[in-house]
Amino acid sequence: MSEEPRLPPEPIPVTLLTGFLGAGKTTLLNRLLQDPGLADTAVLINEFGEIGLDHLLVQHFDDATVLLASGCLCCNVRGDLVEGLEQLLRRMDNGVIPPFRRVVIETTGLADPAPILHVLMMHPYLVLRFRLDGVVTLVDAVNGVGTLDEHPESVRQAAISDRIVLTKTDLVDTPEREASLTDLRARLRRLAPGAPVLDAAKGEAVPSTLFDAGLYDPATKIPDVSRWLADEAVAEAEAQHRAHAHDANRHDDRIRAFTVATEAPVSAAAIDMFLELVRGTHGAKLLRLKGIVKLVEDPEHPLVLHGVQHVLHPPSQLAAWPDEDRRTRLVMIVRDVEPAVIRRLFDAFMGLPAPDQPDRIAMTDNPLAPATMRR
Ligand SMILES: Nc1nc2c(ncn2[C@@H]2O[C@H](COP(=O)(O)OP(=O)(O)OP(=O)(O)O)[C@@H](O)[C@H]2O)c(=O)[nH]1
Repeated sequence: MSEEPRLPPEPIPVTLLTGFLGAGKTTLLNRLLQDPGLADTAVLINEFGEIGLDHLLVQHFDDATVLLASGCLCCNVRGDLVEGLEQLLRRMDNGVIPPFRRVVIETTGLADPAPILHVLMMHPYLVLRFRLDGVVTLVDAVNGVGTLDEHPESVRQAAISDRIVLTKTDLVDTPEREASLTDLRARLRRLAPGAPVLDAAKGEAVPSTLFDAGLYDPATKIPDVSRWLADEAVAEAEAQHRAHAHDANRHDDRIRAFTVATEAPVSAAAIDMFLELVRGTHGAKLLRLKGIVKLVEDPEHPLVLHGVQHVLHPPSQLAAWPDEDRRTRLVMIVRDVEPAVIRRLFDAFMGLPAPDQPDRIAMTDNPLAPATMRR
């Protein structure tokens, strides 16, 4: 009797819940966990400080909740997060807890989400069992403007988010607070033009709006590139940015979201070298990159790119183009980098002619180019 081949389990989506100290992460998490749709959710809570308290506030505390208590996730990230995720898998695989279909990681308010995302994108075993669904960033509607001004980490948290949730809008009850909230909304739109901004107090932050932020439309299981890339919203924000004066010392003004695109198919080598150069030169300044690429070698199966800082998710290919737009499109969020610099590089590598600019051959044949770039 032939046995059915055992398919590997579907990777479980992981959502990162971030936001500055006191933004309302635990409050929102508690509310979400009461939703019957999230009954099979496992939770990882990162506590900062010797004595963790947050977990005492999480009402749904059971074996499907793992506490990472040894410090800030972004500092002790590898050991703790990996151990926490493995613990959840062990408990599930051994039948200690029922199978869970989703994981939410609540970070401390001070965490830089990038190293956490790196684990989810790069760990050799965990990437087979988990996939990053999205980053949800909570922003306090009353204190948000001050926090963005004072704390660069809060700006980074907003910039790399897939969804932004405004909390405490119920406390916006004076003209000053209303004006501050209007300013805050405008700043968040500039920082993360592709991320919908939801109002928690109005009940907009429900599971169906917060989760399933990945490439695949959860209802149809078909990739929805325009929703995922949000390249149109980014291009619009970029045009608005150009139309206004900016202060290079303000945290938000140092962050730029922009798109590059081309109709013509690009070779795998050219896109590879372009990414290598951008990552090599701008590394940590490249906060996030998402993209879809039409390859010369295989134009019918677009390549999907997803990166956080210098770490690029192993690229995957789609079975087909999901809609009429078959251009190569990359969306990037950078800090302290002028988009024009990256755009020029992109044009050179994609063979898009520009007067007075070196082309790809000139760059890759150059003995002064980084070793990885030389042909
Ligand atoms: N009025 C109002 N208060 C809120 C709202 N969300 C959270 N709070 C309050 O804000 C305080 C901080 O909320 P938490 O949920 O503990 O915030 P947190 O982001 O988990 O905090 P840390 O773990 O310290 O970073 C608590 O007193 C909450 O009751 C909201 O939408 N409206």
